[in-house]
Amino acid sequence: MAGRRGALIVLEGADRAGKSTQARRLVERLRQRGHRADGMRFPERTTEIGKLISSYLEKKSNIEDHTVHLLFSANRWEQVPMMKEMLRSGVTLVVDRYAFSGVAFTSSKENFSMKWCKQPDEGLPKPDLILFLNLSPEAAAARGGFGNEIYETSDFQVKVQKRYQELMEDKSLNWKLVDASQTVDDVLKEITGMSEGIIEDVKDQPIGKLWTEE
Ligand SMILES: Nc1ncnc2c1ncn2[C@@H]1O[C@H](COP(=O)(O)OP(=O)(O)OP(=O)(O)O)[C@@H](O)[C@H]1O
Ligand SMILES: Cc1cn([C@H]2C[C@H](O)[C@@H](COP(=O)(O)O)O2)c(=O)[nH]c1=O
Repeated sequence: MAGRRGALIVLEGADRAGKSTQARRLVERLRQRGHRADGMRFPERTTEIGKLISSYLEKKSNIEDHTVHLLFSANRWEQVPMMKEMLRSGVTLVVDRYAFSGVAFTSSKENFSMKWCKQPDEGLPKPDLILFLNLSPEAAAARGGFGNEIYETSDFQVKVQKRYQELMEDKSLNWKLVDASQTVDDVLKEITGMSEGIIEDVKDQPIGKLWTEE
């Protein structure tokens, strides 16, 4: 019989909700508790595609809206072989943003349907757990650093939040809503419990495919 696989855990939410803080701390906590765990983030800005995306986000270059959406997706696909290898070898992956960011952000632009936005990410490894860090746009704007990158305006973040609400209606995915206005330690405690539960639940299951009929 094949060995146990790791879980794919994704953190999502609007900008400044605390995803990176929690992703880092969740990996540390899981390791302290004896799990094999590693972190990833999207966009992965170090690859050639990631550098183009980063330059766009930092407002240093202008990329056409459809094109940048497809670049974000390609930036995920280029990591898929490594993700599958790690999951199959028993490592739990904690991922800071995934395809849901792609859909929520691009579909907040004029003339982009959610259906179109999902298509390039169909078939990606399906997350076992999606932790949605829920924070109001006002509270997010009050946190450090807001306003430096292209999507960091309150008006746009309000639209993004609405798109996430629509995405969370998909009951074929395991969304968990987390109150991100709690202290860093309280959020961590809550998501560690959920993560340990899912690691146990999926250890003998195959890796699923996102947004496909299975
Ligand atoms: N629970 C919390 N309470 C108060 N401040 C927090 C909390 N979590 C994170 N912060 C602070 O909020 C800011 C944004 O945190 P972080 O970078 O983790 O968010 P993020 O969701 O990854 O943001 P982005 O998507 O914009 O990169 C940081 O200054 C961080 O220290
Ligand atoms: C994965 C992904 C991200 N985005 C947006 C969301 C954020 O505004 C930035 C990334 O910022 P971070 O500080 O590195 O989290 O990019 C997007 O529009 N599409 C995507 O697929």
